[in-house]
Amino acid sequence: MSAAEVDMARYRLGKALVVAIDGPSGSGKSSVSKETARRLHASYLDTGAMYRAVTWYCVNTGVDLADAAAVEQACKDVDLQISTNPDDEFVRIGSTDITDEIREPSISASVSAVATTLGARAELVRRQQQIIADSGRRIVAEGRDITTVVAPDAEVRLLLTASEEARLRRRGLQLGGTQSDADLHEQVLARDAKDSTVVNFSEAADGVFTVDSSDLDFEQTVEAVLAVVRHAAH
Ligand SMILES: Nc1ncnc2c1ncn2[C@@H]1O[C@H](COP(=O)(O)OP(=O)(O)OP(=O)(O)O)[C@@H](O)[C@H]1O
Ligand SMILES: Nc1ccn([C@H]2C[C@H](O)[C@@H](COP(=O)(O)O)O2)c(=O)n1
Repeated sequence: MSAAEVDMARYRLGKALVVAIDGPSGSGKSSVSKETARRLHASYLDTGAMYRAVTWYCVNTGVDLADAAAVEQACKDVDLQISTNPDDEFVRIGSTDITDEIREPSISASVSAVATTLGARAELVRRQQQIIADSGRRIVAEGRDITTVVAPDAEVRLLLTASEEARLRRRGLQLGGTQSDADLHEQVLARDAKDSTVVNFSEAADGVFTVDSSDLDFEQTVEAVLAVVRHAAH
């Protein structure tokens, strides 16, 4: 067994391991974090899915996304359930499964309204911290403020970046080539610009490692993240 495999085996034996991953849209946070969680036999939390779910709830119950007090109240009221099993992902509002609907471009276009409502963020951060505690602190959690606000005490904190060109290309491929350049720009770069008015996910905070995936393929990126985990979690 290699040293790396011995490390991983130790973590499998129940040691706390919170891996916090932030980064801009299309950098690969969700897909890379999910695979990292599988390899570490840990839970997985997609916090962006929670912002998307609240957006879906507001849109589908007539909550005005421009009304900050109403959005904050919606965050408190919503019966939101999210899976932390990387092999069985779901997002539900009550008994309605919205796993696929929250990925629609219409939700991507509106989600910044929730993400930039500070009262909504406070409630979602509270729920995310509870989910991390409920996991027994063995979880890979990803988003925009995990390394700085949600889990600044995580054993491993990492910023996953990629060039704008790589992120636009990846999102275009992911959406099957159905989006125009202008739509992709709006969904990736313009959304990041809005979201970054309330959280900083373009620079690594003190003690946060950076992995730049611009010139790495998916497998190489997962390996780079696992290398940081091995290094940082010692
Ligand atoms: N290193 C990589 N090389 C090539 N493609 C990648 C790489 N990492 C991720 N991808 C692909 O890029 C697409 C976008 O990745 P993903 O959805 O994980 O990004 P994200 O950072 O979570 O985006 P968002 O924050 O907008 O949800 C996916 O199709 C994913 O498979
Ligand atoms: N911790 C987080 C996670 C997500 N957001 C915002 C930013 C995005 O516009 C939106 C959806 O996230 P995605 O699914 O694209 O990763 O939620 C945030 O502000 N903080």
